[in-house]
Amino acid sequence: MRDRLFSIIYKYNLHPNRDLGQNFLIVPDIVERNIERAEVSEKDIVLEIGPGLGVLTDPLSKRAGKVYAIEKDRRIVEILRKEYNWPNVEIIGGDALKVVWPEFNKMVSNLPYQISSPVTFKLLNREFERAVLIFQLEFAERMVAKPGDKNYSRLSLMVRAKARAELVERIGRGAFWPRPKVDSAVVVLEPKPPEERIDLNENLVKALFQHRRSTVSAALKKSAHMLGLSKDKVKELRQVFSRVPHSERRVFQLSPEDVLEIEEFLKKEGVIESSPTSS
Ligand SMILES: C[S@@+](CC[C@H](N)C(=O)[O-])C[C@H]1O[C@@H](n2cnc3c(N)ncnc32)[C@H](O)[C@@H]1O
Repeated sequence: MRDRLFSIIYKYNLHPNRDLGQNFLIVPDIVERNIERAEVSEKDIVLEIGPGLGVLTDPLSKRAGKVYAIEKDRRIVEILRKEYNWPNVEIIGGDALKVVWPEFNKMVSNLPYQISSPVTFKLLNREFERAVLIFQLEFAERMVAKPGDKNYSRLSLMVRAKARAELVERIGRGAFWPRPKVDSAVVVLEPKPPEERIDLNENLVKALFQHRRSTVSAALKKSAHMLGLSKDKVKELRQVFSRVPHSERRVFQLSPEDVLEIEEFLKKEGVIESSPTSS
């Protein structure tokens, strides 16, 4: 795998593009472990975002029924098409945040870290069975943080509302070429059963977590403009914000169920309307 990677790099005189997060995995064991974790079999349709030079795509193609690989770098798309002859891989050239994702049931990727957040939110709004993803370590830690943890954030809450996330392995910088400036980690994501998933009002979650260390009532007062409320309206609603469920708790202590209670109260009081979900 390593030899193949470097022979392609020399052949095409490739200079990894840092802006596209091009840090290629060079440890075959990590690739194998992630494919095992995803329990990939020929029944699976796997989505990979950012195949790079194919270090993950190649073994995936040998196990999965079908692999869709979305790659933004046109030069890399060309190289992949020339160098590999995978019968069951469809390479989709384009930005993973813009192209329409195909149907898939598993996702396995070493993601470009600059799009980790939108990719995660997009994934959480899809039906899938299991995702095994490599993220920047701090991002992975935030994904799995529990209510009350010091790094519990909007991301932690939104992940917890829809899925079970587990950080299963930390990866040092030496596992990639070129060596990145940050450590990484593998996260396994499994959607919760539909009856346990919670759809939260995105604007409310954003408004609350704008002031994650404040109490709920203080955060609501400070971020009321994000809910489309004028200053006068906020003054009028002071009493309502004080009566809100969990009003004296800190925002970073709230579970998705707590936020849902707050949302339902605010709806009942006519402060917010529908429940826009994330894109
Ligand atoms: C961290 S590298 C991973 C490459 C390969 N999977 C590996 O592990 O060696 C990320 C890859 O994502 C591609 N990429 C960056 N931004 C992207 C985007 N918005 N959509 C699709 N691919 C993207 C990069 O060109 C690069 O090939």
